[in-house]
Amino acid sequence: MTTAPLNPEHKPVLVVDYGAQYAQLIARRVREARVYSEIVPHTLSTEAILAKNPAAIILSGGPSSVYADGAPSVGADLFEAGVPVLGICYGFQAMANALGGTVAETGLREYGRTATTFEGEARSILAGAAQAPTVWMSHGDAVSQAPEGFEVLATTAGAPVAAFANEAKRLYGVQWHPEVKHCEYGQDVLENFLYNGAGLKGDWTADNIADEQIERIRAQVGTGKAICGLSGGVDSAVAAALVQRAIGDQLTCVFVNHGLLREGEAEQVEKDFVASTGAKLYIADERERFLTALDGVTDPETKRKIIGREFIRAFEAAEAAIIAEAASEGEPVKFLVQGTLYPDIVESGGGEGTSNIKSHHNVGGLPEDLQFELVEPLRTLFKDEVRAVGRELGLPEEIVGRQPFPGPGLGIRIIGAVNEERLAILRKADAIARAELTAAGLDDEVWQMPVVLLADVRSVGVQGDHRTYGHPIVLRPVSSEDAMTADWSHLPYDLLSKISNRITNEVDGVNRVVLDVTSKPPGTIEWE
Ligand SMILES: Nc1ncnc2c1ncn2[C@@H]1O[C@H](COP(=O)(O)OP(=O)(O)OP(=O)(O)O)[C@@H](O)[C@H]1O
Ligand SMILES: O=c1[nH]c(=O)c2[nH+]cn([C@@H]3O[C@H](COP(=O)(O)O)[C@@H](O)[C@H]3O)c2[nH]1
Ligand SMILES: NC(=O)CC[C@H](N)C(=O)O
Ligand SMILES: [Mg+2]
Repeated sequence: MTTAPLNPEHKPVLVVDYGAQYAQLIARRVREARVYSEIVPHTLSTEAILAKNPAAIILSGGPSSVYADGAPSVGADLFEAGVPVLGICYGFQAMANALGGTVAETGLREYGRTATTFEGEARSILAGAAQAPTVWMSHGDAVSQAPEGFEVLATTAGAPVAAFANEAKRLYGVQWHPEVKHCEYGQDVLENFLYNGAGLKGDWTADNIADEQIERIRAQVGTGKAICGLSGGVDSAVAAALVQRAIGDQLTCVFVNHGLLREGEAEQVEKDFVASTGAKLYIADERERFLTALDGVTDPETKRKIIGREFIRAFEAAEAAIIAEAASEGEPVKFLVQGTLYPDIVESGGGEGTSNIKSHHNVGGLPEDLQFELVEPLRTLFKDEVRAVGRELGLPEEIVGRQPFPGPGLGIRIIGAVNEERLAILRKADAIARAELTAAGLDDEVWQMPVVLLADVRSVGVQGDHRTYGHPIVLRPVSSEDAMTADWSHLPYDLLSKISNRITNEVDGVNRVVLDVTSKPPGTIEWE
């Protein structure tokens, strides 16, 4: 991550990540308060943090103990810069420690729901709470003495100082986790901090995100030509709509048929997208390119890198064809628009200090010799925010409400090498599963339902008195808010039976259907 602001029109509220499970959640809650927020790693120096010109800073929780060797610390100078700060859990302890308070291992660990007691009236970040809230805790250490100049606002059985404030310096902290939904009065604590403590206005909304992005795209692209990778999914549809508003027919959309698509997908993109936006669409048939490059490859990261690279090669070929067709009036295309979202960047290890979970084809999978300048108007947003922007732009519900489908497509849903025969099996099984989900009226209940072919696994079956030795299909229905965390969807048993029956009856080569009952974490949504 660079130190340049991602979104210069709004000074960010920076969430400094101390390795918390919930750093993403803090940023989301701040955005729900209509205040722009970004996450930065704790390895950034105070100077680098301040160089981002933050409107306020939130220090996240984390697994360390402040007094352990090598524990991440926060420089006392951060609290002298006049920027309002809220410490949460570890961030609260680190703040107390840096400012001369005392942090101790009390031996009184508190996990989950915990009762608080006010010290006097509810004040400061707790102002407006009619009674002391039941909060959500997850800690073993506690602040036993607040730093000089700080008032104690609340206590709990295991935290002699559970919340504190220094109003004059606009410094605040809570031992609990106001960002989790189970925490009573949690969003209010965050909003008290943002609106009253830091004096911010909640003016970061879907319509001004759209207006600002349109302005920024105009400034970046000028009179240049751009192509947009269009997949039929939500993100690229919204990105394309924004860019089209900004630069009109300087934009040509390119849909790549990489042979890893689901049944009927190519036709649907053409129909839906062009109908709803009227944008120019170029369809590139690149099935052979991708399948040749993927021949015999089984390692998931290698597949992802190959797909990322071949996408770019396909866009280059499309560019040449578009120039030849004079759609760009002979001028080379300098810009590539992608519907990259914040979670794509985080999962690809794009944040300093975040580990690479998987290389999303459009981020970690990009080749080094990329010729295009990227235009990614959604790169600071989460999916639900993108949907809000799409609705604001007037895109139809069939597009903005659509379930996500990953760019690498069925290529990362065949566990094992990818080839035509396996793709045909998976496509058929997937079409049945999707049709039955739709027929049951449950499309809106699930976030998405990957259907996965375990191509290198076989098991014995009996069909029509014959022994079979076929492949298993895995159903992976999940519910999620933003794909960062997910739970498996508890689909009705009769629907699961129907899907299983139909797949084993209708798809040659498959004799078993299994259900994935893993949340994320520990499993990711896709199997590769
Ligand atoms: N078949 C494709 N042709 C052209 N571009 C693609 C294709 N598949 C993916 N992309 C590009 O990669 C980006 C990331 O893909 P991703 O699947 O995350 O987003 P999406 O397809 O737009 O939305 P969704 O998450 O709803 O599927 C897309 O926004 C698009 O720019
Ligand atoms: O465009 C994409 N390119 C990719 O390389 C990619 N990998 C995962 N996904 C989608 O991202 C969400 C989170 O998926 P995971 O839990 O598997 O990481 C889910 O919605 C996945 O379908 C991708 N989308
Ligand atoms: N969730 C947290 O931030 C925990 C902070 C610290 N590790 C503790 O146990 O108290
Ligand atoms: Mg997609």
